[in-house]
Amino acid sequence: MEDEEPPQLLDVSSPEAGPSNIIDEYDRPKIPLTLLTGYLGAGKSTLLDYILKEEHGYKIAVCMNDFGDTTDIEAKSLTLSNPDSQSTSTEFLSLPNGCLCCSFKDMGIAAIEEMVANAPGGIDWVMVELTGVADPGPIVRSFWANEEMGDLILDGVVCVVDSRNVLKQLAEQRDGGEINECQKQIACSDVILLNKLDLVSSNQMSQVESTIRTINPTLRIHHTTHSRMPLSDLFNLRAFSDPTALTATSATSASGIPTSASIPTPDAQIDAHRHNHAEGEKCDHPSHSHSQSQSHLNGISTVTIPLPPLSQKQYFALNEFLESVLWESKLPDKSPSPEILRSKGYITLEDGREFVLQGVADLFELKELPSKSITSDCEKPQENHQDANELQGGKVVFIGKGVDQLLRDALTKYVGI
Ligand SMILES: Nc1nc2c(ncn2[C@@H]2O[C@H](COP(=O)(O)OP(=O)(O)OP(=O)(O)O)[C@@H](O)[C@H]2O)c(=O)[nH]1
Repeated sequence: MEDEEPPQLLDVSSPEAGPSNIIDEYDRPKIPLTLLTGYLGAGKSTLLDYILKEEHGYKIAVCMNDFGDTTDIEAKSLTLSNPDSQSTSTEFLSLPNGCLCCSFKDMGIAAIEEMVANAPGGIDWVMVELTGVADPGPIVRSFWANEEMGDLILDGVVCVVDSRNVLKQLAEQRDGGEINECQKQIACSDVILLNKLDLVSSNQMSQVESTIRTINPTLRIHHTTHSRMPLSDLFNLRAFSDPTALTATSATSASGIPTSASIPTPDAQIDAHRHNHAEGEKCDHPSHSHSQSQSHLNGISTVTIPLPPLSQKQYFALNEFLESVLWESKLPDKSPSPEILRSKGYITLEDGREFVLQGVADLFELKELPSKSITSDCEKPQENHQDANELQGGKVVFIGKGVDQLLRDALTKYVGI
């Protein structure tokens, strides 16, 4: 203890501030990684270009990754490079703000780790851009599953959408009624940029936003033009370890001004669906556009299940329920379960313990939080404290195909709440 030096206060504008912040945030010397997804032409490269040119104090490695797709991404990646350089895809490029970028075709996780380890001067952050047609689910899953072994830690999944075209893209049909890539990208993400704000009216934007929230009510939303947003909202998401990510409902405009007041919270949305009226009775309540969206979206939907503090026995039952639904694709009564793309949850126990549920497809984790972590974590930004205060009791959110009341009923029955 005596050997320990007091922490140094760093000027956040100094280039040294980045790495220290990251280690503080994660309490271990791992390098955070952001996965960047979004449909073709949405503005992903525009975002990377902005990140690479902006002053932020992080040395960033950018990987343009096609993970098996044959799309030629190299030419595009060069738009991010130093304009004086004719470097080819596997070279590091030093940019004026200290960023490094590179492009590998079919780069696996091991290759990214090797690149990070060998980067001259070290790397503070890795951003991996996925191709526009990629389903991010399996990739998110592999990075997350690799976390215990490797040097990288998945910070979160950021999705950019083209607000002008996203409704059309979401409605695209796939053989056999499969969920399309655009839907999967939105379902799997933690932060979304509703980009190309300059090309849509405010009415169109509201429609886009409510549809997106129908698919994934846990998203943090930003309205952007040319993918410009406060970069601090892109880093340190801790989406796979922070329970407050679950209640994130705030949104910012391109100017960075929060607009959450105008946006229904996920619970408010779900509650809106619960209001009763006789069968067949006509109702103009906006919540009923949900059922229309569902059919447009091939049945992709979401359900939020509030949870009271659980007994130990109920907690085990919840674990068994998740194993059955996520591993075996069956409800506990052995009837088929809906296909679940993403699950998140915050669970409290009667004895005061708290757990976070994270799930991507069949992979899930219930992680116990250090006691009092929510109220005593001074490192978190102010808005997260606010979110934490809103966490009264637990909840589980499932996003997937055909996720509905049946799943909610099955869970509450099996867990006994
Ligand atoms: N009007 C307008 N154009 C934009 C905006 N953001 C990006 N663009 C343009 O949209 C086009 C596509 O942007 P990119 O950043 O290449 O999109 P991407 O997601 O990387 O595209 P893919 O590589 O095909 O997946 C480019 O011409 C951008 O300049 C915006 O907010 N408004």
